[in-house]
Amino acid sequence: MRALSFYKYQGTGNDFVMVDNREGVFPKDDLKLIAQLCDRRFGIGADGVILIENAANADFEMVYYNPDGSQSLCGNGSRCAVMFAKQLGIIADKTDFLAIDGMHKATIKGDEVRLLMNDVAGYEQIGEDFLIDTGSPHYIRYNNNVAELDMIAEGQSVRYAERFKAKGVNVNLIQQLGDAELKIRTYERGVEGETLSCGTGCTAAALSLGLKNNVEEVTLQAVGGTLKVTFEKADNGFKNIYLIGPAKQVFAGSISI
Ligand SMILES: N[C@H](CCC[C@H](N)C(=O)O)C(=O)O
Repeated sequence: MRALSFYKYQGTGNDFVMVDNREGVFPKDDLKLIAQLCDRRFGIGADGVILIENAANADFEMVYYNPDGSQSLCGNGSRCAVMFAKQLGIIADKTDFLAIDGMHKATIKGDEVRLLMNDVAGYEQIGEDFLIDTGSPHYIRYNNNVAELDMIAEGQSVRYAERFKAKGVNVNLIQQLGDAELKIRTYERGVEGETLSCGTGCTAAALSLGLKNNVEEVTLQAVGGTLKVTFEKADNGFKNIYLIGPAKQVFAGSISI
């Protein structure tokens, strides 16, 4: 057994175990360990694990794992990784870092991180619903009262449908609160449950509202807090997409692994 130092961060209630892995000692192929670290009773408890690693042509690389060990882009996790990199002294208040979907820029102002997402080229409309990939795939469904819905049942009905069951999909229930404001609940693949917020999901939801009307700045009320997304329409999709919101350290610790 050895002691693993970690930091716990959260971005609007989407929470992560953060590890400084610049020495490359974390056992990345140990998916049982990742599941255990995320377990809210037998481990630390989190929606994912994030490693900060050295990168040849970037300030750092963030490596994200869902609790089931699968990997994808994590928007809130990226924002927390940026704040963690500042805490480690790797960056000051701006950065160019590498994630699974390529390079990202981000800036820090107080406890707020402004993350440049990659451009979104295209989307699919399925009846009244939308399928938009913002670095992770998101199914968007509008509803008049998302608070009363059974998120697990609604989420699993889509996530395990024939089309999505192999690779999974994140499922977002959206309620329009105003011309440029949405309420959002998210069932996340790889967590296989509802999270209090999903950054790539909020981004996809904001873009779907941009498709429905002419806004280019959307406020999203997630269960765990408020995020803002700004964007510009492009020929076949969207560009200059920013995910903006708080990222905070909750505690630091050490766990025997
Ligand atoms: N569960 C997602 C990745 C994390 C997304 C979410 N935590 C975010 O903030 O974007 C997936 O496998 O597609």
